[in-house]
Amino acid sequence: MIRFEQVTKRYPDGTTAVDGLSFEVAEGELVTLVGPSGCGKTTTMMMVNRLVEPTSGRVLVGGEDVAGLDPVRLRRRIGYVIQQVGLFPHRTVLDNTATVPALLGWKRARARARAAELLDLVGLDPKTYGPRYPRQLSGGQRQRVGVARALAADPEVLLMDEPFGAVDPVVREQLQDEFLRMRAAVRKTVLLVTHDIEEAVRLGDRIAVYGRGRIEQLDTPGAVLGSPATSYVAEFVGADRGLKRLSVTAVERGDLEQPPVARLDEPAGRAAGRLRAEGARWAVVLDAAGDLHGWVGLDALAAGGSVGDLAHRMNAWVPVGAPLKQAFGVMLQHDAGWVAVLDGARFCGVLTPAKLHEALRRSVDADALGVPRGQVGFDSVADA
Ligand SMILES: Nc1ncnc2c1ncn2[C@@H]1O[C@H](COP(=O)(O)OP(=O)(O)OP(=O)(O)O)[C@@H](O)[C@H]1O
Repeated sequence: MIRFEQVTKRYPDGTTAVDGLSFEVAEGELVTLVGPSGCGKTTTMMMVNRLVEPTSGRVLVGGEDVAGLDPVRLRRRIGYVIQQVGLFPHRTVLDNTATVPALLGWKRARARARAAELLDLVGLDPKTYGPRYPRQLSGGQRQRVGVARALAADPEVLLMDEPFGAVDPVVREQLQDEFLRMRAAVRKTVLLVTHDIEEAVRLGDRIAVYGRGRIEQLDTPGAVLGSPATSYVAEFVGADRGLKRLSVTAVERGDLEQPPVARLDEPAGRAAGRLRAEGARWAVVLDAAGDLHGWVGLDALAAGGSVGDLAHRMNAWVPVGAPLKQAFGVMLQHDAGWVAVLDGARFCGVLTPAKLHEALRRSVDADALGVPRGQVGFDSVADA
């Protein structure tokens, strides 16, 4: 969808901002460009909508070389979100959002209806916020309007340059969450620049780690964190990359242990016999419907009666597919040696610290083999 072929940009003063860059962003894919200040991320992005022209090489959008396209028309096909949102101060939020549809010649009513729909999508009630002026919004709300405006004409491609950079960390995380939700609904091809590795990992299907003017590694977040290609990348992603991996590795059924299971209405003696036979010290307790209730220890079962009289409630659980980080958090919160993993209300097994570690290892091994995270067809870097 977006393709860079041997692209170099040398500014007139001799600075080589981008040096022989080749990579591709597949349709519907989000690639984050991350790296230190001045390494050429913004220059890369601006060559897509022709705010900067390459010195050599080609940039293609939807298979067309942008050099042959009218820049103004091209920009109307491409949503562009920048940090200093750049809203028109004397236009209402609704009119700001309707800017590109209006430029494209949409009828006013249609453009405004579309703008209202987009404001709603980014979490701003169009009735409340539509009539306001940009100065009457918070920083986070202004950024949302920036995103709504970029999406209003339903562009094929979205370019985002530090789109959540100007707000405090809490709002930033909220905006990222909203953006991820929105993206699930409106799948666009996105190139997003950030200098924040956490943001890159959180949002990107793949992340491109920039060194000076070149991509040092382009891969899934898990692979970049798990198997940095160079010492530069390892240093850039940080010594805590193992921890960061917890957020991009999901709990899978194969990671789970299957402890003995007892039913709430089962006689304690029978459950105790089963535990002894399996050499286990405790069992997970399920109710009649097979939903998680809690756990019971072998020693407690000696008191007799039913399992239900002796079981402890346990709320430490996560859904299948949750990030390992969430599972680890729940384990710590409940001070538990395991966390139950559920599919809907159904019990699937438990994740223990040892299994968690194994799961983390598994994803390193998978990444080392080049197994992708499985979203889009990853045509990897053709970087010479
Ligand atoms: N118009 C220009 N003329 C000369 N040099 C420029 C120009 N624009 C950018 N540069 C230089 O090109 C290099 C890459 O700049 P660019 O803005 O692409 O980096 P970046 O990675 O986006 O940085 P940041 O994270 O700070 O925005 C820098 O050394 C910068 O100083």
